[in-house]
Amino acid sequence: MTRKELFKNTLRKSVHAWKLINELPLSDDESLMLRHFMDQPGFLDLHWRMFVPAIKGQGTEEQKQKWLPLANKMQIIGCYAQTELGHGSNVQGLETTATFDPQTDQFILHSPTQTSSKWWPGGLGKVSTHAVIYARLITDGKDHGVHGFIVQLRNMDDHSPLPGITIGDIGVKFGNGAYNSMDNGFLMFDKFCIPRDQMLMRLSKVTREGKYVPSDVPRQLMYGTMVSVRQTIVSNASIAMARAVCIATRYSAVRRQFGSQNGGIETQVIDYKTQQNRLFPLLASAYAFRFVGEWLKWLYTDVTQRLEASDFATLPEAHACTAGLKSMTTSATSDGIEECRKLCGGHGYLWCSGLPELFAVYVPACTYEGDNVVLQLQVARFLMKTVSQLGSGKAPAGTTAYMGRAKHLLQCRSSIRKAEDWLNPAMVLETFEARALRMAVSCANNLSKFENQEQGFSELLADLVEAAIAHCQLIVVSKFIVKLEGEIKGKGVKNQLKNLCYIYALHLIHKHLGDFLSTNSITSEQASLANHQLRSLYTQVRPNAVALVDAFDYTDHYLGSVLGRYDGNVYPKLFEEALKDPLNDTVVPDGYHEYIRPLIKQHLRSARL
Ligand SMILES: CC/C=C\C/C=C\C/C=C\C/C=C\C=C\C(=O)SCCNC(=O)CCNC(=O)[C@H](O)C(C)(C)COP(=O)(O)OP(=O)(O)OC[C@H]1O[C@@H](n2cnc3c(N)ncnc32)[C@H](O)[C@@H]1OP(=O)(O)O
Ligand SMILES: Cc1cc2nc3c(=O)[nH]c(=O)nc-3n(C[C@H](O)[C@H](O)[C@H](O)COP(=O)(O)OP(=O)(O)OC[C@H]3O[C@@H](n4cnc5c(N)ncnc54)[C@H](O)[C@@H]3O)c2cc1C
Repeated sequence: MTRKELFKNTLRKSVHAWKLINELPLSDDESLMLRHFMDQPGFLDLHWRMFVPAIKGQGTEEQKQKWLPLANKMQIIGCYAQTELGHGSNVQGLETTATFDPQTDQFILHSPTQTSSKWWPGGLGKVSTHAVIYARLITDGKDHGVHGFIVQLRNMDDHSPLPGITIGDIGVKFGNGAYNSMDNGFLMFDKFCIPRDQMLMRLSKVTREGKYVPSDVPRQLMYGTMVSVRQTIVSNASIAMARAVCIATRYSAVRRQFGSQNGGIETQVIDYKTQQNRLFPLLASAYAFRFVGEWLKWLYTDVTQRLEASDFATLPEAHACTAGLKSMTTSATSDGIEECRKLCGGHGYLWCSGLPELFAVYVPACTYEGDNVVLQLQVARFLMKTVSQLGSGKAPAGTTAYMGRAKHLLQCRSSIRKAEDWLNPAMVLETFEARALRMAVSCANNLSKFENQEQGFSELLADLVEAAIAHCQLIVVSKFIVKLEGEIKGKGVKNQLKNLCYIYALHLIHKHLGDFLSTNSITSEQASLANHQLRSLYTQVRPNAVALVDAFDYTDHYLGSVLGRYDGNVYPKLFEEALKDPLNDTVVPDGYHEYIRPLIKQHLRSARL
């Protein structure tokens, strides 16, 4: 399809999804899932995932009563317009202004520079009638920083942009992926006025007289929508990784290459240890991210309930965990989808394998909702603060509780003596805790050598990111172990998930061996024992690998992959897909007579001469 056809088709699907949601007797969860799964990526996704939550989280009761009924019935369609051409990561650097005019009791929205143009918001370019806009609030000449405003963008009768608004689509994005069905847009204001009551005023407000009343709660609650989406992105990472691994595992069981004895059947590529070494850690990651995503949803729900009671104690932990796990899981999943493509050889590069599309749609997850490095630096900031408070009498809690055992973890030596010891959850956990703590403390010690802490932080950015990743990987390993010790029913299932848990942990030790050795968390002998155990675990998982991906229960339609078909009938279907290609409509291609024939004829003529 052309871009316009793709876009219009997405509108059709989105409206169809909305019709189903309204007609079917669905639970709230089912309708939420339908919205997300039938519309990724599409404007519905962001209306429900960002525009509505922003109003819920930052609007007053009156504002919620006015705007949510319209949004819930989709009588207005909204987007989340924060990022600008010149600033995305640095929210406090946004340039759009909202200047209060006490004469008219209005805010004047303006884009003072080209870099202040809103740029990237999904749904902004062509669909949304409204937006939550983030702009610098200015009253009486004073800049109070970035605040949220609900703004109507288009005429509700003919959908034309309102006077003072220039709006459009930012153009084609990466690959030929479905993200090109999304109208990520640009928007400029030219002294565009909105009523004062359209500033989202739950956190801070402006009185009729133009007095700014700052928030009596942490200003970062304004970032709440991003935190909520980051939490969902972790579970999405598990789904995306599972899709890619399902395709690659099923195809690896179907594909045979080399290894035939005396003209017999060739070897399934899934039996090659290199294929297992690349594939099974990704299979384990799909399960690991699912379990940590379940825990993160609990953490986010818990912090949301606490915030409603003005209890901000776990807000820093929630921010660090959502930021760090979003960053870590999306990076791993993007790399994992690409690895699954390569695991499928040449056929993985075909569009009908489903992997190029999955990669094209998924990889922006490393950037949207926060660039992954920027988010890990938030985790690093949180860890440095925690380390600085060790010994202050304030015991670290939650995911940093292990830091409270710093005295032990800084000097302990791993007691791993044989390969089977790597199947001991306590030993594995202590190894990851020691590595994470020692990396964080090493950063803190190096930071303390700088007089200017900000300068020191800037100098140590790369080390700080690695320490943050180590902390996040510890969280994922620990939540996998907790999951195994808790809710898993059925001995057989539990044994298989145990194998995957240790594959996940031991592959990380192998991948980040430099960390573990340089922090003396393990010895090179213990690392060799871990590798030995890893190979043994691959052998144990191999007979159940296909069953473990079938367990994701994805339909062929959802997978969209000839290689990942449930029936394994790959080769005939590859031909079937190939013959559908328009190039095969004629045996002699368009262009033969204009270009190929003259070339050949000229060659023949010169050959005769
Ligand atoms: C279609 C695909 C289908 C499925 C996939 C699933 C979902 C798709 C969803 C989205 C994709 C489509 C749309 C995408 C939308 C977007 O991208 S929206 C825009 C996202 N933008 C960002 O994430 C910006 C990232 N930057 C920031 O968050 C901030 O600028 C910052 C980096 C955190 C810095 O902020 P600031 O300068 O204000 O703060 P600091 O000075 O660094 O820190 C001050 C203290 O505040 C604490 N803090 C910071 N942020 C938060 C927070 N969110 N919550 C709580 N606390 C916070 C920070 O820890 C400091 O605390 P202190 O150390 O104690 O002082
Ligand atoms: C598909 C897609 C959909 C999006 N949808 C929306 C939307 O609906 N609404 C919306 O508001 N936004 C949206 N965005 C914008 C997105 O949120 C931003 O692109 C994202 O926050 C990254 O910001 P940036 O583009 O400014 O990156 P930059 O910050 O410019 O990143 C560029 C490089 O600089 C590095 N960097 C930046 N700051 C630092 C630092 N302090 N220390 C070290 N390194 C640093 C980064 O790590 C990165 O390597 C979308 C983006 C994409 C790709």
